[in-house]
Amino acid sequence: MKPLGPLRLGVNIDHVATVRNARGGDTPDPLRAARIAQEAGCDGITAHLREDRRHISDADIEGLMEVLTVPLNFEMAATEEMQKIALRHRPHAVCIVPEKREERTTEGGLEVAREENRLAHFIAPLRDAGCRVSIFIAADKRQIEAAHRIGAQVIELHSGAYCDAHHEGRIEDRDRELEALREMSGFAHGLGLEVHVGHGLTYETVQPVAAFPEVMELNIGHFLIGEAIFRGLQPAIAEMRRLMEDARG
Ligand SMILES: CC(=O)[C@@H](O)[C@H](O)COP(=O)(O)O
Ligand SMILES: NCC(=O)COP(=O)(O)O
Repeated sequence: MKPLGPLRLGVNIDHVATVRNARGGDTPDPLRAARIAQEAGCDGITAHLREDRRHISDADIEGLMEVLTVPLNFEMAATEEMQKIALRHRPHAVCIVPEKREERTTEGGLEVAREENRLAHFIAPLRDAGCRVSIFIAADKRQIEAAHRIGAQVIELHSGAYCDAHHEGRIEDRDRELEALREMSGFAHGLGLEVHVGHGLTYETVQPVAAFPEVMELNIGHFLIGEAIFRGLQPAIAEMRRLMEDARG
């Protein structure tokens, strides 16, 4: 099967804000990172406004809405507070993610099947406001079917387990996780969902996922921001792009 279309790269700038917040000042500025990512040719910016504001702030989201020329993918928990913020800004896309105060990073996918009714009501106004609604889930048939039933247009498959297994040298686990991502991308596309993948992707792990024909977008942040320390943000993004395009064929 040929790729369904060009593969988009969304650059997640959360961890520029993590570094800024370590000192409580204004630098490094996530908006500046977003501008550089745009100049480097990214297709979108992703930012996760966590309930505890550990990285991205409300002011960052406001600033991004003002300065961005590419679409903003606004990651948020399914809370009333976040829904109000999203409805005020009406970003291009909202991605509903699970959130735990005590986690270091987003640990798994949203349990859509467990709270289908609430989530269907939660996303309806966001869709009505013109946002594309994406649900961040594990590569699991039950969750994908539930995301489809509640009216999401997009799913983003959590690639963290695949990437962790790769970087920890657990080859069998890595291959199993990759196969699940591949199979579930096809399954979700068959239901009419647009498929994105994200979390933990690096230069070493991006290509097998980029090669899946149904995957339309990758969202990558932590690794790119780290790599930018050594080679600069623009070259770090350009290299990721090159790897994605090579894998796409
Ligand atoms: C949902 C997700 O994967 C992103 O938000 C990303 O991982 C950066 O945010 P955290 O590291 O705070 O989860
Ligand atoms: N939704 C995943 C994302 O935006 C980026 O995740 P990461 O590359 O920072 O792990």
